Amino acid sequence: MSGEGLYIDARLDLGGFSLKAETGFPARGVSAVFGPSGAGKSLLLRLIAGFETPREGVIRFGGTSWFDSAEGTNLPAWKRPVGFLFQDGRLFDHLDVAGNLDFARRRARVPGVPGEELIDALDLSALLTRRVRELSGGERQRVALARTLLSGPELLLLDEPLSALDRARKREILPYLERVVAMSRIPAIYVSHDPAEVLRLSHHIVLLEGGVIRAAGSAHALSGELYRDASPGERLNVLDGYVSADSAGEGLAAIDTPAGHIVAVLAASPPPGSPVRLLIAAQDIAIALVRPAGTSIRNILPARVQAVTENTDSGLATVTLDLSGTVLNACISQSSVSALRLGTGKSVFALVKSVRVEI
Ligand SMILES: Nc1ncnc2c1ncn2[C@@H]1O[C@H](COP(=O)(O)OP(=O)(O)OP(=O)(O)O)[C@@H](O)[C@H]1O
Repeated sequence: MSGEGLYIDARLDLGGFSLKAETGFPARGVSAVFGPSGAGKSLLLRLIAGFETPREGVIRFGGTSWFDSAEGTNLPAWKRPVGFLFQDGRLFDHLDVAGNLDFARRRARVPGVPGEELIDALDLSALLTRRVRELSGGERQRVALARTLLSGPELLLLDEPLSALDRARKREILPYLERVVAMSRIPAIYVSHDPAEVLRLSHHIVLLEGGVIRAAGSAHALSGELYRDASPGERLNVLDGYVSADSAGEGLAAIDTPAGHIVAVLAASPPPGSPVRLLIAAQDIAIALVRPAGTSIRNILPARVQAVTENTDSGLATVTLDLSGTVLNACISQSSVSALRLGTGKSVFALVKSVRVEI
């Protein structure tokens, strides 16, 4: 990890707060830093960017030391090839959109993502002559993202770039963000305290709490952890798969996942082999002892009960299911657990009522 992606093992004391971070981030894709307010997420990004200096430790990227207290190395922020996207975008209000983009292009040490591609991918052509103060919040963040990428970064640091937007605007801008991050092939570290956003965007997750890294791993492995404060039914299961070569019919896609073949509604039809992420809420998985017939549910998968955890306050139970080695959590009532006599090792069918597809 330390030779390729970003590796950090650093301590920082600021006011009464102490951050102790030892973790790695892969050299590809989006990693998320997730944690409650005040956990130290922004400080972690600021350490990586060089806006804060650790008391001691090392920060290495692609095998190059950015900070090493033992060696006395401390690369200044402006020399680190980092693109930082802030919550408020921080555009120049006195320039129009084109002026903001030109500024970044001129200051780039190495050419960033080609401007025309970015303008296309972020739908900016109609905005180029607009003044920054005439833009909506979502438009500002699209311009800010383009500006960050034009500056030629090797690592993107995104500090809750969507937090100022309402849910509808977020939903609108997320696909842009996904598209340009994938297009640029620049690894990104994304700070958020929204579990759905994290599961949608990232493959690697770092959980930060009280200035300490509590866990790090794949989105699949940590999805349950992101929902510790949510009701059991709201928790999302993550399944990564590929669009299958089999046709599933009009408006539907067949997706091969490690848990089995899943059919989902998909407006766009990506070519076979395209990676997709499926998000399935625990309350959208029902359980049957025999394979039901004559049902509208398309996804009925054989499974084995791995564990049953009852939540006495809510009357609900989480049933952990093993589907060919992949774990999915279903949330059903405790009375159903009793009626079906569900227990560890029992063979059942998982009835997946609804699947959200993220491409
Ligand atoms: N410059 C500073 N001086 C003193 N304390 C600071 C400073 N910056 C941050 N802190 C403290 O460090 C802690 C972590 O702050 P940080 O901004 O990293 O949290 P966060 O996880 O990003 O939270 P949020 O999700 O609310 O943005 C907080 O208690 C904060 O008050």
